[in-house]
Amino acid sequence: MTILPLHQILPAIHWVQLVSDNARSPVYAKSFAKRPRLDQRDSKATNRWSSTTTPRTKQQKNMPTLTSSRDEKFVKNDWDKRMALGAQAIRLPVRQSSRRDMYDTSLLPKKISSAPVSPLVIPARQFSSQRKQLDQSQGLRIPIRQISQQCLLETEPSKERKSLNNHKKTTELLAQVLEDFSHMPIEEKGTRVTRQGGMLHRCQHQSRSTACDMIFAIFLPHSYDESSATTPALYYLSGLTCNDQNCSQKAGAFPHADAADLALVLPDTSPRGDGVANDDAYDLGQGAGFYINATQEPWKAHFQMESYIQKELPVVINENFPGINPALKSITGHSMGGHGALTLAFKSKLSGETDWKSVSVFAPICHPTACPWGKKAFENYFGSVEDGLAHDATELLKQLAKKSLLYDDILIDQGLDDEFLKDQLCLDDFETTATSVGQTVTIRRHEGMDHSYYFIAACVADHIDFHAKKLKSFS
Ligand SMILES: N[C@@H](CCC(=O)N[C@@H](CS)C(=O)NCC(=O)O)C(=O)O
Repeated sequence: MTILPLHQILPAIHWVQLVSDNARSPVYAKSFAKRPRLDQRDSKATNRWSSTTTPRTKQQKNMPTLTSSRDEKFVKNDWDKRMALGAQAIRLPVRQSSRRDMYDTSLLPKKISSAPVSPLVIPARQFSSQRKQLDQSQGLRIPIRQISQQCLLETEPSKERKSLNNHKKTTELLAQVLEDFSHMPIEEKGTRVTRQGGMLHRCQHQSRSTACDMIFAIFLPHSYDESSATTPALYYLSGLTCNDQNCSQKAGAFPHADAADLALVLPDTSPRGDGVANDDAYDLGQGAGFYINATQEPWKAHFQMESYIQKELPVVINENFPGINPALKSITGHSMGGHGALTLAFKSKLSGETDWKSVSVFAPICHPTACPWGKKAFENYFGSVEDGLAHDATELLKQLAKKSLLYDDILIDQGLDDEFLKDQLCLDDFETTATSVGQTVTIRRHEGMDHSYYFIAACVADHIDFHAKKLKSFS
């Protein structure tokens, strides 16, 4: 599977329109100019893909398209007019409620609901002649900015309702939110990966946390239906040297996830690109983000993987895959990704911010402040090992216990022939702490198994079942 740059994928009109939209937004214009060339990240990129040759999946069918050059002109002129009047439009996660034209605005950031002029939520995805008529009768026309499964949130100066000054304030607020929450559209190309019809999409988007383009993959089970936000998602964090493809190609997880009606989200392990700091060693820099927010030069500009996984990626997923239930997500990971899964799950409980319903791990780095991989990472990313204590699963577990926030169970698989077990993973330290603080852990130690994806493939079905059961109990 290849990833194509946006301009090779979207029909020309969308590209032209997107660029012109972005050019009008100082925020976008600035970040867009820095956008790294995507083909530097995937040497196999081709431009063979087009919307006509791609199998149309259930979730692609309803996407709005511009059907004629007349439409194009209408959209462009209309948009120009709106922008000249000072209108601002941004994309935000907006969940459709049961009635077709009602949108649940509770997902909008608080800043927006307190805006002096209430924003209009326009279902861009459901553009249709009926919809167009409805909106025209209300004196509103829909500017379609791009194909996407998103909504436009828009304000425009209104003669009778509010003063232009109020509108300006709202516009400023929207620009701020745009900076905080909005994303460039992702590009997606689906590949059928299960016999039942489960689809793998490899997506690329401009990340605000890591200030570079990020790639992730998402597996959607055949039961996925974009018209109802019901599918739970399991995030899988990979280990050192990996990207999204190690799991998708070697873990054999998709048939199991399909049978369990579970989506799998497979993020990258670090920011990447020419402008991103790196190191020759495999355990530092690109491919070794450790799922933390670095505070030290030269790392801090891009190595913000904690924010990316904890906050930004779930928003990107919800914006673009409306059939995923944003409230039902769990986390797992391997090795460095096991450290990521444990620490992000624990930190989210402690902060009350993101809610990972369950956590499991494969051969995790359990006590990074006590092992060479972790010490090296924390010295570089934070300036000292001590500063890494707040990012150490064994340490965090003690805090979790003090606040009575323990998980009901954590599933851990570990190969006993894993070359990293003794010096790097420190499973016994974690187990001892778990026992002393009362955290239930199901630890399964496997004779003869190593650190590889053979081991993951042998255990992955149980992890999927573990999470599917937990997630079901919350739905
Ligand atoms: N010896 C390995 C160390 C890195 C390693 O073992 N990475 C694990 C995660 S910590 C992995 O999953 N590697 C990729 C794979 O097996 O596909 C190397 O130099 O690449």
